[in-house]
Amino acid sequence: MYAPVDLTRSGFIVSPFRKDNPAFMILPDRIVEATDQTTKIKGVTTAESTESVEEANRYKDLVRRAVQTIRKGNLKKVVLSRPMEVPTGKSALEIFESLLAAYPSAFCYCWYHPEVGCWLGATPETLVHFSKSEFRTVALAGTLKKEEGKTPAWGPKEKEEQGIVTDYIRAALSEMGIKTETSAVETVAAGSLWHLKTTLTGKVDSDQVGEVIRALHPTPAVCGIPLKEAQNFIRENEGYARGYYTGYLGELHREKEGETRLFVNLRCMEFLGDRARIFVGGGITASSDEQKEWEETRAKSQTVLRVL
Ligand SMILES: C=C(O[C@@H]1C=C(C(=O)O)C=C[C@H]1O)C(=O)O
Repeated sequence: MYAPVDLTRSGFIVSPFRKDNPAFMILPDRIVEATDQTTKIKGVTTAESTESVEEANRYKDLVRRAVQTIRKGNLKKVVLSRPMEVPTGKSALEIFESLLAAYPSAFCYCWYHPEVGCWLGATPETLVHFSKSEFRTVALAGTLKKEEGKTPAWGPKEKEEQGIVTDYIRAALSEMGIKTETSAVETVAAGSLWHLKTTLTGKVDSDQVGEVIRALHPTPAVCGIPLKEAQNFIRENEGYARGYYTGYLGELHREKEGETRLFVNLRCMEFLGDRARIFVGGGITASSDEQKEWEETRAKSQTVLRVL
């Protein structure tokens, strides 16, 4: 266990999924604002990765166990994930440039910490944005492969898993006495995927920022419901440590405008020099199909594989 980061400070915060990895702040020496998008798309390919039958079977077996647990007990939803190691001939900076070029509407980042390593990502998911007394958060869940010119055919499984996230966030904030307004459910594109999203907005006092962040992480978009049961299932069954994947990161109390913009750390990788360890997962409910869940993680891996 590590000492928690003081959420009233200003800087770039990186927080892990679980408290057994350190959360830390990166304090800027200088902030440079880019005024135009000069990055050129280079090195973006359609990636193919071969994964072993054993890995597919292992993951499908994990999904099957989660579905069985959900059907017979308290657990309603759990987000399962897996790491994937892939070789790369690019430097971290080259990968970062490709992420920026390929995903202009995602939050793209690259950081290095001497004791933790180097991570990169292009996440489509906001944890929470605060601006003056207003905040905005999202419930993003449910995944389909994007098909140009088509309307997504959302099924009950995706609608249910997204609804669980919305209800959870609304209830967690309401318990703190915070009222929220919830938008209609919409489809959003993220790379080659579609997700379902609702936006929740409300007002908070500036001294509640830390409390709201703590109430929101981890939401059932990356962990599950009930929270404790999902955390236990993940710890006992997932078989690896997520580290910073499904944690959150971003600017906390940006001095100029007092803004905080935090993102859920998804579609990300740990850069290991000649290879990258990428992380992919998805929400499991009582009606999950193991083959579809496996394919969903394959589809999500494309976001990052394309730039390696
Ligand atoms: C866990 C991931 O994504 C999360 C899970 C989703 C799902 O279950 O459909 C969708 C978006 C994210 O909230 C991931 O990308 O690895």
